[in-house]
Amino acid sequence: MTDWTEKYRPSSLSEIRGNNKARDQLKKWADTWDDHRDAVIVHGSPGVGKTSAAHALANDMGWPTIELNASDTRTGDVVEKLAGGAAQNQALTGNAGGRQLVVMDEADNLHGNADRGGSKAITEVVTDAGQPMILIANEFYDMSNTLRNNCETIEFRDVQARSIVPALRHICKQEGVEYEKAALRAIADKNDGDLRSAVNDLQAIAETNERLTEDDVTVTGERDRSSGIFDFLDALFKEKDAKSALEESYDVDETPDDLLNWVEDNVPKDYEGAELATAYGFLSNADKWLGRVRATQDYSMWRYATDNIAAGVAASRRGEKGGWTRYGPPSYWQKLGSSKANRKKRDYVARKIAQTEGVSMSTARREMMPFLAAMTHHCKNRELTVAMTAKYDLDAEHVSFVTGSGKDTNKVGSVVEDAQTLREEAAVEHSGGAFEGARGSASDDDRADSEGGGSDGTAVEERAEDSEAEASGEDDDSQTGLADFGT
Ligand SMILES: Nc1ncnc2c1ncn2[C@@H]1O[C@H](COP(=O)(O)OP(=O)(O)OP(=O)(O)O)[C@@H](O)[C@H]1O
Repeated sequence: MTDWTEKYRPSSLSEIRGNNKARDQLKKWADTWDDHRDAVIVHGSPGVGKTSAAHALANDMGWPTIELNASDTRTGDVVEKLAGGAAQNQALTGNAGGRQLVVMDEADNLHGNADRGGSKAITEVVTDAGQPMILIANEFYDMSNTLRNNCETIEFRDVQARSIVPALRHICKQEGVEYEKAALRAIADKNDGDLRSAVNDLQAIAETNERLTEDDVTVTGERDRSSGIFDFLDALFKEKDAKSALEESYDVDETPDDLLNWVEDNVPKDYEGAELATAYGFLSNADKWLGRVRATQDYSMWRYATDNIAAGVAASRRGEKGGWTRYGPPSYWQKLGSSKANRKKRDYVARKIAQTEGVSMSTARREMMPFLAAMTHHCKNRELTVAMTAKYDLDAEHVSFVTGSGKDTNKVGSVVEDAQTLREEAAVEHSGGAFEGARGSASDDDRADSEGGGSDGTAVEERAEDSEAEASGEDDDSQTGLADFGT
């Protein structure tokens, strides 16, 4: 199933909705670029069309694009890419004066990357780019003063509900989806401001309903949807035996994929040690089955996933459980997929883990990240958090992503500092060699699965046992892999 937000990404500025003024400004900026040669900052909330507008503009102008991501771009790379790209572009395409549009995503993440040249160097690159450059940001004021003062600025406003409705109507027509007008209005109201999430909602609802009604929209509302699942989690983790947990799972109105996310995210709140490890093992198996379903579209295998999720997790329980637990929606998974910025952070962390540990991205994401997240929640196990940060070379934003602590908190700041010291010490001890050697080679990337492509069942299977050992052997250094950093 193609993602409708991608399928209906505007290919020309004329298709950008609800931001006419910004759209016209952007076109004017491009048309007059030879006269002013300024970079432009395009800022606004997530899902309002900033990135789409940049690419649509490039399309309209016939300019090839170079994409850069601020959070993983080193200043040197930018310069190199620009120089290389420009030369290549001129030689190969001979397009209008070798013009190409540089699109830098997440430009509000530029600062704070001390080792990456920082905002001063970036400002220089931006002003000397010699090519039209668009910096995309959610938080305008997170960008340095100098940078802001050196660029033109265009604000993309939230897309109002009344502009969302026609966009949804257009998609319904293209997809042959029947709808009640009130249903589209309800989706638009619910997602006021954010066209991307409105399109996501539309797709989710259209997938399960022949004709969209207003009721479908309200029924899928988060609160209604969640009430059944909370009761189920409570029963699953605390009282049900395998068989009745499985039976109860049939009444939960979630797909096995979502159910897995809910269970995976909440199980560390009630389980610990060996029982948690066993539960994770079952969840890995479930993930493997879900991967097979995705690959074969054979939905009869869903039940094997559910067996593992419900019966497996219930059977992993050791000892009495009671009390009241504050379960939450799968923040991990939501957070992981909810915005492009977060997806990038997730993938950065997963890639680092994959490279360092020699596992697939899928395994890193599905098994190791939730585990690390549970262990380092709010940096509570500080030593481990520092070790993780050092080992996987994480920045504050990544640490905050994994631990759930705010990235600007002192806690995260000091973790990152200590990790830096640890890395330096390790580099000295191993004279650089051992440490570098421990990290993945480029070929590890080949094993990494692609975005959204589902999990690699085999890799998950292989790792299932390891992860069990890891979870149960917290103090077994060789298992956690964080040992070389002094945990
Ligand atoms: N103004 C818009 N006009 C038409 N489609 C839009 C608009 N805004 C968002 N969309 C839809 O949402 C998707 C995501 O938009 P886009 O990535 O451009 O948003 P963004 O503002 O760059 O968000 P982020 O800051 O999260 O990257 C697009 O592919 C498109 O389907």
